[in-house]
Amino acid sequence: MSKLKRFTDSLPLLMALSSCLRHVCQNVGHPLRIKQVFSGLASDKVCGLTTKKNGHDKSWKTQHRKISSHLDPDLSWEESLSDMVTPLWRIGYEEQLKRKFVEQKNVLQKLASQLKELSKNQVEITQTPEELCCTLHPIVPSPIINGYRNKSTFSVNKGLDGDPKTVGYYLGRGRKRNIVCVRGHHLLNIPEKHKQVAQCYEEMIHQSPLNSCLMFYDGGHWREIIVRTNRESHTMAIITFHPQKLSQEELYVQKEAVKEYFTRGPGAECNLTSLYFQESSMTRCTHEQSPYQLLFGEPHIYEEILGLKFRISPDAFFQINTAGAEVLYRTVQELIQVEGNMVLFDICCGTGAIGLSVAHQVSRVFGIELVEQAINDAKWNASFNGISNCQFYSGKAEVILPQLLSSLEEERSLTAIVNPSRAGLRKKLSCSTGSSELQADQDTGLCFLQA
Ligand SMILES: C[S@@+](CC[C@H](N)C(=O)[O-])C[C@H]1O[C@@H](n2cnc3c(N)ncnc32)[C@H](O)[C@@H]1O
Repeated sequence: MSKLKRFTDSLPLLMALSSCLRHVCQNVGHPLRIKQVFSGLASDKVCGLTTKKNGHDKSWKTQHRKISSHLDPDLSWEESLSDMVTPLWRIGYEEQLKRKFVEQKNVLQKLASQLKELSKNQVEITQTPEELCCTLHPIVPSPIINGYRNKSTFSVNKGLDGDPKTVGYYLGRGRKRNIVCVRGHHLLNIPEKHKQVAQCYEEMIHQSPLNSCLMFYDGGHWREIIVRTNRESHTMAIITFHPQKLSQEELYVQKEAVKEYFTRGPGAECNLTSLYFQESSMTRCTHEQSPYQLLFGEPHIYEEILGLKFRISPDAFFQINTAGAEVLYRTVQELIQVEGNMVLFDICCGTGAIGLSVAHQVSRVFGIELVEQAINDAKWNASFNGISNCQFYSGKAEVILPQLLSSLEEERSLTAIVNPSRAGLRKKLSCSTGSSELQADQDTGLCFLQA
């Protein structure tokens, strides 16, 4: 068994352990180099739905008490929400970076010792004096600290006062069916524009005779609103609406009312560049499952990163901290060790941002992405920016990557960059081409595999 094969056998563990890596580090082990790069952000939601048990609504007071019971009683709801969404908000940024560094060091120490144990010392792990399996670079700071998010998702549910049309973030424990919706006006990472759109949406649904959708089987309609902005303050909003049993005519009336509110009514102050409406009876629907319907405005939002222009569709992923993404991609450019004929796989490529930003350094880029709208964006982005050595494929990486690899010449130098969704690549991603093999599993960071 080759050294490479033995090393890749350990990758699922490596990926699982490294799921909380949010830093820049480097493994100089040969022949497979693994590098992790990420500057992650706290989750927006701690959620789950439903307030009904045995078919009866529990009184809001009882439920309210239950939600409070597992939160710190000395904290306000707003503070509890900040702790959930931005856990390090109480300390200065310098201190935050130090803490993250220490956290990553602990993860890498654990990773090195577990890799050793798992491989029964068969895997060659180059260790640093601090018993890390790779060099840990300092955390790369984000150029923007507050209001950096370019995308926010606001949910609708019962607020602190029991108002079922509160727009904000869920607080509480979804598993125990105890949640409350808390407005996010005070959150440090959310830009003012997003807060303004959320507030207008709340006012709009208050005016509506239709109920909010608290539970999927409860008959309500108004669900979350997603707000996306670019650095020029262009703003796209996407309203998710449960159609329940409304007819096409009734749906049309609702869509017209929403459009009127945001173009000529009080919502016009948000100055939206585009407004989408998605009928959705599931937690999340792709465009293919239920199309994003453009009610007015530009179909896409555009962003510039490292001199390249990116088109972003409503369904497509884009790094939520644009200035941070620029730093991240520049770091990727620095960390990629280009070897002449290098072929780069950008696995889970979204709108193709990573692959396109390093395309000039490598011979070819293959991007693979599940979401079709994102792949269409990636193709447009390559063409608009005059980049001709990138090809993008829509589908599951688990399926497409082996096909692509088998069509390549063996002597090529292959590098894969993986930045999967938070849930990670749950199924084993495994592919082989003669002498080289790549394998990856659960991870939320960004990982290079070079073979
Ligand atoms: C965190 S985003 C990263 C996007 C891009 N690499 C970037 O950094 O801008 C993860 C992407 O993986 C995609 N994805 C999730 N599971 C996938 C799979 N099994 N195969 C291909 N793409 C997947 C998601 O749709 C999402 O666009």
